[in-house]
Amino acid sequence: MATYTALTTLRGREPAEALGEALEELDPAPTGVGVFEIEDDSGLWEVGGYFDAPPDEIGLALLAASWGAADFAVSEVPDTDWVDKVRRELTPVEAGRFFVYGSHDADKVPEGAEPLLIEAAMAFGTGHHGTTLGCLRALDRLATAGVEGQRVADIGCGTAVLAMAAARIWPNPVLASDIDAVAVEVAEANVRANDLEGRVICVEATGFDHPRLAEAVPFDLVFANILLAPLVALAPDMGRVVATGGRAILSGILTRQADETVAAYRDAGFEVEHREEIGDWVTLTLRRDAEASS
Ligand SMILES: C[S@@+](CC[C@H](N)C(=O)[O-])C[C@H]1O[C@@H](n2cnc3c(N)ncnc32)[C@H](O)[C@@H]1O
Repeated sequence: MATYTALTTLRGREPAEALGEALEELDPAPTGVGVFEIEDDSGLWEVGGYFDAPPDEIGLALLAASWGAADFAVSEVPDTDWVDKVRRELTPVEAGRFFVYGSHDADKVPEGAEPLLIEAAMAFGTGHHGTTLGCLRALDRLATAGVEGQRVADIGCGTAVLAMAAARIWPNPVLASDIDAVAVEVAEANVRANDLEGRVICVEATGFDHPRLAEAVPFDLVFANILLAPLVALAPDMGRVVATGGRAILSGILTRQADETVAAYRDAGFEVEHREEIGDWVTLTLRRDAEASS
């Protein structure tokens, strides 16, 4: 089925939003409306609609005239498989020894790299975001330092990229959990695609609240690339489940939030071993050397 777009520009946010609302009243109605500021200090806004059928061009012209907007430019968007397009445009990511790639780049895996096949899907974790990249590099750094055979949990696993990376280098099964059922499905599909069945076990859970995680305590290494609030909420549990001498690799933290995170984890017995900033994001490797203070 073809898609049509109708786009115009006009000055000022309020008229732009009013025109967007008026677009919704057209027959046929748009399937979606967008209102965006044009970032060139011109004060112009772009207003547009997507349509499943040719839009009513007379109605569009009348709307444009009554809001003092330029005439709408209508065009037909060629049929595109958007999921396939996004997949093909996703370039591979190198993070230390790990090479994260989509199946369209299978021929590019460098010799000696640890391959992680991740298709773009409805879960976070293709390796492109600074937080995932930071966690992969932190894991690579530990392995390079000679850390071996860790018992690992990945809390907020998304695609399971971090859990699979750990399973590529250490022999123990890795537990991966996510609060989101769709992410768990995507994670399980990735585990199969990477031939890691039985090596990465995915469960739907909030934090450590799952029998599979509870019975596996203590962990030598826990990944948690989630945001500041859930990370801080998780700190007391981390102090309980991470073995003395074990580590937590935390990300999803903006650099200005690092101090608050470190303070919460210090109370749970952790000290900072390493930190890396990538863009606005910081990844912390924390080591638990003490019993929690409370
Ligand atoms: C930023 S993504 C990280 C995905 C992947 N681990 C990575 O590093 O790319 C965060 C994931 O954590 C999940 N999440 C958020 N809060 C959580 C919690 N309290 N317990 C478990 N999962 C959580 C989200 O559903 C999301 O899939």
